[in-house]
Amino acid sequence: MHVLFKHLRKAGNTEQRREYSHYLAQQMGPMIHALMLVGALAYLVAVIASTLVNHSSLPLWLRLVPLPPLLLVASSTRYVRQPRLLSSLTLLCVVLLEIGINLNGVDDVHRRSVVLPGLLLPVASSVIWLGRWDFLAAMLLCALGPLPMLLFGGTDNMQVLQYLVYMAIAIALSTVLRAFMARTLFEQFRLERQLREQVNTDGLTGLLVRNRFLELARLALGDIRLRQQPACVLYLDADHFKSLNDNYGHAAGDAALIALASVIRRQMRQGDLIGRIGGEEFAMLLPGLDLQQAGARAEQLRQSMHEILRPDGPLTVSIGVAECDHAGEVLETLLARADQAMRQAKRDGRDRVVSA
Ligand SMILES: Nc1nc2c(ncn2[C@@H]2O[C@H](COP(=O)(O)OP(=O)(O)OP(=O)(O)O)[C@@H](O)[C@H]2O)c(=O)[nH]1
Repeated sequence: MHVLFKHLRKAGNTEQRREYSHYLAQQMGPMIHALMLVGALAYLVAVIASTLVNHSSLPLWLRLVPLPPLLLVASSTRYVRQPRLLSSLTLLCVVLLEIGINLNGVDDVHRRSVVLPGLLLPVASSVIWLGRWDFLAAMLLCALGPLPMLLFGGTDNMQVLQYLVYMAIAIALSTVLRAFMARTLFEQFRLERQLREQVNTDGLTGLLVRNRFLELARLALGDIRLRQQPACVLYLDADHFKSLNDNYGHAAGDAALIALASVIRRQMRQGDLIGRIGGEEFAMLLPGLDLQQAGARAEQLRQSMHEILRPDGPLTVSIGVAECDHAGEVLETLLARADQAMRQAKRDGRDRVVSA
């Protein structure tokens, strides 16, 4: 059994757990909505059916009281994808259903059928609970919910005992169902995340691939513009890379690219974006830096590259720097200006930084 729960420990750091609970809310949201609606409709049908065969001391309108809030809450789950709110609404549905079970079962204790909806609830809802605590709270509600009806409805101890035994079985069953569902969903989440990372990350250098870099840089640039912050783009190209490949083989070229990426990564701050946008071409978005500050960072980067030793000497790079013009300049033109500056650095003799 502990294998079923192992995934919960594997859910990793807080960031990953948050991502996972949002993923669960997205995946389970439609099912929660459908189940809650079915629960509300089932309640209506059960009340009508029991009215036809039973004479309850409680008036019909009173037994129908939980229905409007139940329908309202069940309907609202269609639009909610925030994990905590979704869990709270789902728990509220269970509370309303338990109130309904008590209102309808109060006169029916001698026909054990009253116990049935109470037993159905934990099993039917077992797979929809997003977190461990939601599940525990729901099971507790399901177990304790019908007790007022049983304790104050004139049932004998034998019936209460029977109820407790069946409820324990129902909760054990739902625990297993939920564990299987949670394990399957966690595995799916892990695989999808891995796939997304593979698609977005360059296999050789571990940096962002071109399309992902452009996508994130566009978003970041919009944010930077809103905050009226400065920002610069660096366009970096390794020098004489073809001769490295031609003279020493592609493996030597690959090793140089890996080392180059690791130097860039070492010098980046949180919030900087780095992408491999061509074979030996890299782009960086540096939020918060003006042209002079970004030029200094580029110069530092250029010098650090000399630490990497190619078979024919130190690795050198040419870097172009361009500052974001806040008059609505799009990423493409900003990158094009940095690229032009980089080409100028090549023309000026390579191994240098040129600002646009
Ligand atoms: N080993 C290796 N080489 C790559 C990779 N991607 C691109 N290249 C090589 O990088 C080289 C780029 O050559 P060029 O564009 O002519 O530029 P260069 O020789 O660096 O000359 P300059 O940029 O003018 O200094 C080509 O030989 C590509 O095959 C890669 O992933 N691995």
